[in-house]
Amino acid sequence: MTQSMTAIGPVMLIGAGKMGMALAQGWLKAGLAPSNLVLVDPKPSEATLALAEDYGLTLNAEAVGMHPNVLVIAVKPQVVDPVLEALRPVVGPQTIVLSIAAGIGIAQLAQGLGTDRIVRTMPNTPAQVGKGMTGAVAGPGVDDANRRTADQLLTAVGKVAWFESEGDLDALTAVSGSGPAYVFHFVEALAEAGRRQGLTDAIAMELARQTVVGAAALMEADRASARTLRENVTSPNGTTAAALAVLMAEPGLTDLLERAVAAARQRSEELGRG
Ligand SMILES: NC(=O)C1=CN([C@@H]2O[C@H](COP(=O)(O)OP(=O)(O)OC[C@H]3O[C@@H](n4cnc5c(N)ncnc54)[C@H](O)[C@@H]3O)[C@@H](O)[C@H]2O)C=CC1
Ligand SMILES: O=C(O)[C@@H]1CCC=N1
Repeated sequence: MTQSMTAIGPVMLIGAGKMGMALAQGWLKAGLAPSNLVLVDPKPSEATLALAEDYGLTLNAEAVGMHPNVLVIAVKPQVVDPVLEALRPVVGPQTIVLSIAAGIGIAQLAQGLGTDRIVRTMPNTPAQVGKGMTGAVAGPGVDDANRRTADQLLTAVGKVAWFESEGDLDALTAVSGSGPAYVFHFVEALAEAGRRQGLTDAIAMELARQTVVGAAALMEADRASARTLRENVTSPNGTTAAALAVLMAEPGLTDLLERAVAAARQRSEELGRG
């Protein structure tokens, strides 16, 4: 992994916020040379300043005139247009653009930056620890070598699924892009349920948190289906069966998630319309 990351060359990250930082940290852990990573953010957080300090990264260098091999667009969708306009001079003939902005289509990115070499992606925050799930669609100007470079960066921080259609990316955004938040909310809800059974705040949160950490690790170690893993916990007529009868009664968790995911997809499509 280390060798292939060094071959990528200069990467310029525009927007070192929560997701930009997750990627930057993931890439550095995966072996991207700190000298090959430039961060651009007008309002760097404490965490961004600390990362730049720890690794000796270039932060807010005069961007114009630099032609990075990879230009990563990681600002909020609402500010993408002026950012693209300002970045036009930064794009060189070899520059591959990798955007993570939710809902922003390849055509809009290409028009703003004046290049067709665009890869639209949707990662998620577990990328920070190398366990990301990213969806990607390559624009018309992306050749095989560009695609391999994008794939290298994305696989350095987790799994990658390539799609032909940008519509699939809106669906993926709603499932895995936003998905970690659903899981964290599940932990909050399970802890609250524990508190309502009389457990202290600290213990309830510890139990809920470690249950999700443990279940995720088990799912990773054991390739059995989620259904089989669920059934392994569920003794006939036991406690789990009693709880699942509540969660799976219609309308149950599946229906709730269907509505949540549909709302997220709709929002992703709206963000693309500006
Ligand atoms: N947070 C997440 O889980 C995920 C976010 N995304 C996408 O990543 C993008 C960033 O989202 P977050 O990191 O959550 O937001 P954020 O608000 O944490 O980060 C955005 C960063 O952009 C910076 N910024 C604003 N104007 C800028 C400019 N002109 N030049 C450079 N930097 C500028 C801000 O100072 C901020 O640090 C969004 O487009 C979002 O759709 C994609 C996948 C997952
Ligand atoms: O909430 C958002 O819009 C971004 C995209 C996926 C996760 N966070």
